[in-house]
Amino acid sequence: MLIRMLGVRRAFPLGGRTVEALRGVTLDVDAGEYVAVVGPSGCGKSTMLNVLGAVDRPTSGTVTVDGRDLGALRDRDATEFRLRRVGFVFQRFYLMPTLTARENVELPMAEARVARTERRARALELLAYVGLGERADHRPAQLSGGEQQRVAIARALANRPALVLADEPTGELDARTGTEIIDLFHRLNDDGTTLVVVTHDEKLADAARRVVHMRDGVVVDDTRESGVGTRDSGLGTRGGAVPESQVPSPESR
Ligand SMILES: Nc1ncnc2c1ncn2[C@@H]1O[C@H](COP(=O)(O)OP(=O)(O)OP(=O)(O)O)[C@@H](O)[C@H]1O
Repeated sequence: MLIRMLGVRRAFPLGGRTVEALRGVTLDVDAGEYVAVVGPSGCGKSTMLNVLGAVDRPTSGTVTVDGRDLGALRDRDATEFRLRRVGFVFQRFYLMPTLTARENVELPMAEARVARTERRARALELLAYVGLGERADHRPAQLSGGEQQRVAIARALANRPALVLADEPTGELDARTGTEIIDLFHRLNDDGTTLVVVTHDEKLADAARRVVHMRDGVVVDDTRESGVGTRDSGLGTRGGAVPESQVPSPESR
């Protein structure tokens, strides 16, 4: 089990009252799964993603990801967890405008103290993997929205996360470009990456192998694609981003 959420609540103080964004979420996700989280605006999807990525902590309940009890992590360990164990993809790509695509992909590896030659090689291979091998030296302003999102996805994979979390990854893109990102996520999952994707995009949700519906801070429906059992087998143990044959391991600390 890669993710285990048990009775997770998250309340925010707002003025004199409290907003309950999560009101008792219980959810298990295995390594290798591809989960879409859908539901009306304000139902708690982004809050759930933030809790899974150790960006936010539950008010009560437990969240275990990749063997760590996230509510109990010290701040320094939460930072390490975010850097090494999860990859984030956002609606707005948040690339550094002054850096090239390759340098953007290298950033999390530099932060994780991966040696320069190693991180350069891995960044180039990841860019090739997302179809941007020719664009490594381009800056974000020279790339289309879909290309920028692919750079952001390559960056999310840099430190071989156990889990990729995406919040409305097609929200800024037109339908055709959105489809390219949907196809890329599918390939990532085929290659062993566990994905949890929050989206209003029906096409993206349809492409996932499991759809979790939320409403008012709880999970109200959880549907798996039929035949997912066979597809899941064999993916669970890798927990890596892309096949080992394609991308070499970064030098460890
Ligand atoms: N930091 C915060 N302070 C106060 N209230 C918050 C905070 N973060 C979220 N909320 C509230 O918690 C509820 C759930 O918000 P959340 O962003 O998780 O919903 P969502 O399902 O992701 O919505 P959307 O689809 O519009 O992005 C909302 O009522 C929101 O206003």
